[in-house]
Amino acid sequence: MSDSITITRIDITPVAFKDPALLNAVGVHEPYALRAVVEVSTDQGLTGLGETYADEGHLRRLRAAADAITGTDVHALGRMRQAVALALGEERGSDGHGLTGMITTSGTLDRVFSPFEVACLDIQARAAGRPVCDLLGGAVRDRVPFSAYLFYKWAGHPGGTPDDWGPALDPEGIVAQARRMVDTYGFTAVKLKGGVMPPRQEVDAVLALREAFPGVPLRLDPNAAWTVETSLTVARELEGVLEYLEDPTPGQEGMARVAREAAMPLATNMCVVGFDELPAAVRRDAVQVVLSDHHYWGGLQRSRLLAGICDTFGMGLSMHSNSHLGISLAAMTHLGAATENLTYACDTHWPWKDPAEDVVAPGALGFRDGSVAVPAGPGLGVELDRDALARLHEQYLACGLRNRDDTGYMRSIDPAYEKLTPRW
Ligand SMILES: O=C([O-])C(=O)C[C@H](O)[C@@H](O)C(=O)[O-]
Ligand SMILES: [Mg+2]
Repeated sequence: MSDSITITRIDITPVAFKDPALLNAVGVHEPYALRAVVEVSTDQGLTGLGETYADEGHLRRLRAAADAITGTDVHALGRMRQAVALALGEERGSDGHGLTGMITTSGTLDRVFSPFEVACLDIQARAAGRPVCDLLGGAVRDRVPFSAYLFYKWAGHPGGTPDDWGPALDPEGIVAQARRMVDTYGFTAVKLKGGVMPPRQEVDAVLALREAFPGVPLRLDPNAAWTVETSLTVARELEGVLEYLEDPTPGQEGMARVAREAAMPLATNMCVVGFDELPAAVRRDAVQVVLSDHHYWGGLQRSRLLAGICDTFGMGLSMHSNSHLGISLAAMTHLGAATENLTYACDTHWPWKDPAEDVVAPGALGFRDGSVAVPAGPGLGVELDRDALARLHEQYLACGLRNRDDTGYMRSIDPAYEKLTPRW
């Protein structure tokens, strides 16, 4: 029987990193993306890392959870989750990323618990001298494929210097962006974030991608910006072109209506974002692919549970992302490696990050042929770069942003902007 490994201290550090002016259905990304780095220290000298959202309410809940689990053995994840639930009570809270669905009490618990679970698995795996994926059943693949994640975007933030990606506001711009992503990272699947331009223009952009990248799986995600009727029109126009259509319309009822007639599978990270939403989705056949995301499905182990449920009910499984740093990429890669039915290339915002800005030492994570090799070291396989953490924390303090607010930022630029779901 091995000794216990007791949590003695938890540090939660909010950081900010530069983010281009990426457009989506609710506005535009602000000049900085916010994340929180969770570092769990133990009496054995082992430390573990987690990464999560950094909106103010979430930070407050993270700190309450950290207090509740300090003193616990890192192996006692079930008890830890109970302690976090008790500390949060009935509190509900959005993570502020703005595009996922209903926020329930259990959803809040899953979002808050996740980075601690990841950090504790990092410690458990380090203690065992094994990679985290070995605690999740073991790798079934050595490399995890990711997809290019294209955005309509402005040349730069208003009043700022243009970034080196240039603008992407029409099919030519989108194809050029895809070309750079594919050439740089070797991606073998391509997703376009839609819900920004009128649907006809987004269909044209996808058709231009199809012509430029024959045979490459394509996805379009308008984040519920369309009515059922518009969704069906787009689905007809893109029949045989998309591998899946992601969240065309709001709500499970609307998705089910689209799913009955659309030729391609429908995917979601909006109308099924927690376990309590799965039974109705299955009954209605509202979605054929669920995008997992360990940041809000309660960590890596509960994401494996989601994978099992998808498998049982014949649903596909893909992976969602938000703007993220290297700790998250490492965790996503371990999960992707250990999840047999994660057969779609995972989303990642990685290419949108300045490569010089990360909290992990460079080297452990690299893209080749659109995929990331499972980090070899024990645990997550990434090490915290303390200087970089301090720099990005300073940037957080200086940037003034405390919550993600794509709509508010858009309104500061275009006061007439309205958030409409659906818009078309
Ligand atoms: O698949 C999705 O819905 C996302 O990736 C949500 C994100 O918030 C994305 O829209 C973004 O970063 O603007
Ligand atoms: Mg989505």
